[in-house]
Amino acid sequence: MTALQCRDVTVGHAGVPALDGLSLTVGAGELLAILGSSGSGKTTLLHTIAGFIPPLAGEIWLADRLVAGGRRTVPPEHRSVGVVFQHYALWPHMSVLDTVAYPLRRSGGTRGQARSDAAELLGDLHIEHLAHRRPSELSGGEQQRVALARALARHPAVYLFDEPTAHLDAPLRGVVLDEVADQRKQQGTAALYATHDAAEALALADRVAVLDHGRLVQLGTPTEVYERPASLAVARLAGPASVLAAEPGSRDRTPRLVRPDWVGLDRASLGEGGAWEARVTAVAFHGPHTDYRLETEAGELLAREPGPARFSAGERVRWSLTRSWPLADASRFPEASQPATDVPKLA
Ligand SMILES: Nc1ncnc2c1ncn2[C@@H]1O[C@H](COP(=O)(O)OP(=O)(O)OP(=O)(O)O)[C@@H](O)[C@H]1O
Repeated sequence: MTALQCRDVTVGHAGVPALDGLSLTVGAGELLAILGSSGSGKTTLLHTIAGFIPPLAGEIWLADRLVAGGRRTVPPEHRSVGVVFQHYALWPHMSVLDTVAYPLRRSGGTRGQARSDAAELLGDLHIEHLAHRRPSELSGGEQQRVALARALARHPAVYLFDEPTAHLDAPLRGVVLDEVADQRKQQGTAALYATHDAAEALALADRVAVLDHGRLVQLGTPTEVYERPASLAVARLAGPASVLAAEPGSRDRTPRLVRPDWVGLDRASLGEGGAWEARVTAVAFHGPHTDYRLETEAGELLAREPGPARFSAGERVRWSLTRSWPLADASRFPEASQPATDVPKLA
């Protein structure tokens, strides 16, 4: 059973294409993450599915109902979608409790029941204390959680989330992500979840659709997208990436993607372990793990180990690879050998 289908959807903003012949399907109960950098078309896609933007071409189906395409355009309020967008669009005159109770009442609940269910949802999202405030009295993150509660209260056929954790700090992010996961488990509702945060997409999604300049460039499970990206651009979007000119010791000259967790490190002084030598050029301790920048003969490499730092900058280490992945298109980008990382270079 299919919850949502986009068939060859093309959308333009003032004549400039923002989505280009995009096709994808979301199964019943599936969470599909839309991963893409800023401007890749994530919001445009969600707005088109919600009915705020008409497609120039193509069709959108919600379950077995055509909602956009041909001559048909079903208005947003008649599409069974629950939206949580970056701009939360809360009703300024309504209290938080009434905002969340409203969709519950519209779906047939009594006033008392709707308010009590709404209060429970607010509790789940840790905002019960805000029940009687209006949107103008809330922070950005609080407004975002109210918008999420309102969408969850609608019990729609499909959720559309556009970076719903963008204004939240790490612990609140966890609360919101847990709530999204719980609600979906209970209701079995399909969801599209747009984000530029690879970690979030990989952790939450059943499958990940990667957008680049309005085109779908890869669709796969989180593991496929992380371990076997279709291009250098996808490799970089899906997580920390180093690109070696070639795998050391191999005749194959295809550039290789190396994720930091694919690198094993040993002390050079022990003269054993890893196959090749490198120099540590920078170290960044992140709490649960430590990242190292390495200068190797095949290029710069990022390595990650659990726990505190075992090596210091300047030290020589031996390293080995548990795996690597060929990235043929990386040879066209000389800058690919610079790992995208938050481990600062030393002067
Ligand atoms: N109202 C608009 N008018 C003109 N161009 C627009 C409009 N909205 C978006 N665009 C353009 O369409 C493209 C896709 O934008 P979109 O907002 O869908 O990207 P996004 O992936 O959601 O980005 P972000 O992560 O920054 O929100 C961009 O090039 C953007 O500049």
